[in-house]
Amino acid sequence: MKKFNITIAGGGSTFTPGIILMLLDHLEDFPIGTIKLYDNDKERQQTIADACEILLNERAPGVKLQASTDPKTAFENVDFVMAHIRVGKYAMREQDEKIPLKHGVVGQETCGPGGLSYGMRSITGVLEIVDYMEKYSPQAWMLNYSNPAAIVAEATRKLRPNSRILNICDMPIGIEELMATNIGLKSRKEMVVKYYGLNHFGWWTDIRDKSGKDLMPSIIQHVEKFGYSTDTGSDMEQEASWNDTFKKARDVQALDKHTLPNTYLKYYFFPDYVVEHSNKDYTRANEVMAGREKFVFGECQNIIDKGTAEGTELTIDEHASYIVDLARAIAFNTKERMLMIVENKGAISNFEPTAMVEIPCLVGSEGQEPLSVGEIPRFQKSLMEQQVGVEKLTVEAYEEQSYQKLWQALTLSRTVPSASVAKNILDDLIEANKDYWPELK
Ligand SMILES: NC(=O)c1ccc[n+]([C@@H]2O[C@H](COP(=O)([O-])OP(=O)(O)OC[C@H]3O[C@@H](n4cnc5c(N)ncnc54)[C@H](O)[C@@H]3O)[C@@H](O)[C@H]2O)c1
Ligand SMILES: O=P(O)(O)OC[C@H]1O[C@H](O[C@H]2[C@H](O)[C@@H](O)[C@@H](O)O[C@@H]2CO)[C@H](O)[C@@H](O)[C@@H]1O
Ligand SMILES: [Mn+2]
Repeated sequence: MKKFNITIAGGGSTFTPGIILMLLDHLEDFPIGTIKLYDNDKERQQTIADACEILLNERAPGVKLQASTDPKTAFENVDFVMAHIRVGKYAMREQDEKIPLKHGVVGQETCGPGGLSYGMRSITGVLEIVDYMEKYSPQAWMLNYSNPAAIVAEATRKLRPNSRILNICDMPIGIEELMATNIGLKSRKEMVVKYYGLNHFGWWTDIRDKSGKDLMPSIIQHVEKFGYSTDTGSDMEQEASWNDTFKKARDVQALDKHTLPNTYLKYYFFPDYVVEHSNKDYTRANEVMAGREKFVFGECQNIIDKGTAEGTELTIDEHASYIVDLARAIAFNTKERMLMIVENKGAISNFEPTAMVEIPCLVGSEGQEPLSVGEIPRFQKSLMEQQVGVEKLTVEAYEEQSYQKLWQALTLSRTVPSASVAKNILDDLIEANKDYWPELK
């Protein structure tokens, strides 16, 4: 079988070791020749690379690892680019969360003003990676899960319309795993789902087992009592902030009793509750820096110091196996059904054709084939129209370097109470992002 070469863009990410371990776990069904790490922060990436090299030598000596900050070295002769960059790193995530909170508005990395701020930074970084891939490996596919995926996807649709880029998010996958556990299934893969929306803004409308049995009533019954919470204590659930989010899904679901919501809708339906329950001096960025970042870099340093990965607490990111499923679908034309972020083009028949929507697709060697969704109800359609407006205006603001359009985008967000609050937040965000955003006129 052909061995595939992969570039992980954002090699210094906290998710890189878990993804490498997950790739190693799938070598039989997805053989790998070389894994290349690419990052624009040499030092950060080096710690991850040195530890992963020791780990690979011990567990899969046939797989080569190369780490570089040089685009030619990193992007030539590869089949897939798996992109998970965070432009501005956690320092800027902290600003994205704390600046809106200072103005009494939701402070979140992908929703509301924080998401717009992160989007204005990510577009440049993601486009740069698409361009490197096309220059050095024009036949390759980019699997993008860099956030904010909604804005990144709209930017690549508009600014790189012919690129081989697939945008995907793991939140529906994470929620489906919880749903499956909650109704006694072994895996989300026992479920066939219908879902529509935008990224971090969608609803399940139908969930069945492989025999066609309707699973919605039992999942809804659980969500009406407990949200998506389980009592299994999964890694994510051990974190109080994620726990709150899973529980809050109960109130989010009450808005439409026939569907099941993405947890991120809480930021749009209950912004007052979210702000009340936020600590403006210690946000999710602080939790992640003190938790996941410290743990991953600490474990990598331990491996380097000991010269062995034996006994390491770094574990496979099982959950990230969707990335292998996606790469395999393209490599072997499996036509796997997956939720992808794609241009609508009539799939949702009563919705803007150029909107980037998250819907089921069949994925094969030609890329993604969206499945038809049909008409959606007024409540969801109206919410989505407003949010698509926010996302499109942000990309237009980036392209045209327009202060006015970014102010409009912020004002249109359901999370922002008025144009004057939007303006105050925008002025603070411009100051904080002066090293990253295009200059706004
Ligand atoms: N779509 C999803 O469902 C999903 C799930 C989890 C994480 N993510 C995303 O994955 C990304 C990584 O998350 P993390 O928490 O591990 O962040 P992280 O900060 O640990 O890692 C990101 C890396 O990207 C690098 N980087 C920044 N700008 C770059 C550029 N222009 N070129 C190359 N490298 C660059 C940074 O130096 C850093 O090493 C984020 O965008 C996050 O939102 C997405
Ligand atoms: O606050 P963070 O950095 O921990 O997470 C933000 C991300 O949340 C989602 O990804 C989750 C995923 O759903 C979960 O199952 C597990 O793998 O952890 C991921 C990250 O912790 C979301 O889909 C991403 O877009 C966010 O970046
Ligand atoms: Mn996501």
